[in-house]
Amino acid sequence: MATLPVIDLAEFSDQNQRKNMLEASRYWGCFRVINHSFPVDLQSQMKAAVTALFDLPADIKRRNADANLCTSGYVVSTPENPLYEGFGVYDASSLNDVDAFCSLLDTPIHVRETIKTYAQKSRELIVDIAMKLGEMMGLKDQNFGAWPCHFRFNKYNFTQDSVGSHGVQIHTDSGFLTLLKEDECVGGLEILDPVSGSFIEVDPLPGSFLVNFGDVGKAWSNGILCNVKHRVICKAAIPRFSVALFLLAPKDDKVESPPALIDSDHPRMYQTFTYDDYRKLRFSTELHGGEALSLLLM
Ligand SMILES: O=C(O)CCC(=O)C(=O)O
Ligand SMILES: [Fe+2]
Repeated sequence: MATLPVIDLAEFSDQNQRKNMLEASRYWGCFRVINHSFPVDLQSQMKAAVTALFDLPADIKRRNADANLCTSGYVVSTPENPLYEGFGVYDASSLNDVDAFCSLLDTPIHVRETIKTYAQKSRELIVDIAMKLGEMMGLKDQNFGAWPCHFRFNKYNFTQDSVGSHGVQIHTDSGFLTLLKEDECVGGLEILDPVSGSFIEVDPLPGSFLVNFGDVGKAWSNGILCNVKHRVICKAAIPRFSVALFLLAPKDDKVESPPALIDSDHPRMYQTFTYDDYRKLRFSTELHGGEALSLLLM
């Protein structure tokens, strides 16, 4: 069975690591990173912080209201994803926004500090990975640091009866790039092999992060990067937690391939669109697996 490439960021000057990252981004739309700069302790502290948030009474959790389609605040099980529960924070690149989220939920000071530090460090890591990719694609001056981020904490209320059911349905992420911290104790994430058309299980690797591209990644790169389809399946009767940071789209919200990625052999594939409009399109068409992009082809 095919396995997901693992990229060693400490060895990134090595040509093989660079080549593997670009190839994985094109083929899978996904790879794992190890030996990154993210503090290991912070990963376990964050799991404890997120667990504490989900343990709050329902009326407090609902204070994380859904401000708009982009942020999707607190979500409790839906008919499509009955085992799922999640919090959303927008814009995670603003410490004020993260602070406001914590204030709404009356989080204790140590939980607040963990969430803020995690937001900051994971944003640094996702921007660093985006810059590395940009450089490999010949776009050294692209400033991903200004792009807004959405932060999401996921809980899957898995029970014995739910083994084999979906924790979250097949989807692509709508933004550019996602940094995912899976539950290190409970597997269940599966990604689509675009050539064989079958899903492969992605087992957690302690200390690592999963990185994947979404629909903006595919459109912005003029079809070079793959927007990976993925899902979560319940494998065991243990609650599963994950934390995702989504680097969404350019600061002005306009998604358009840079001229350097367009030539006569690779004509522009997609109309220019705004991320906000694209989210609305995905929502109204209920096309959550990247299919909505085909409505924007030139
Ligand atoms: O929980 C996971 O492992 C995946 C979460 C996910 O796909 C998402 O938040 O978009
Ligand atoms: Fe996802």
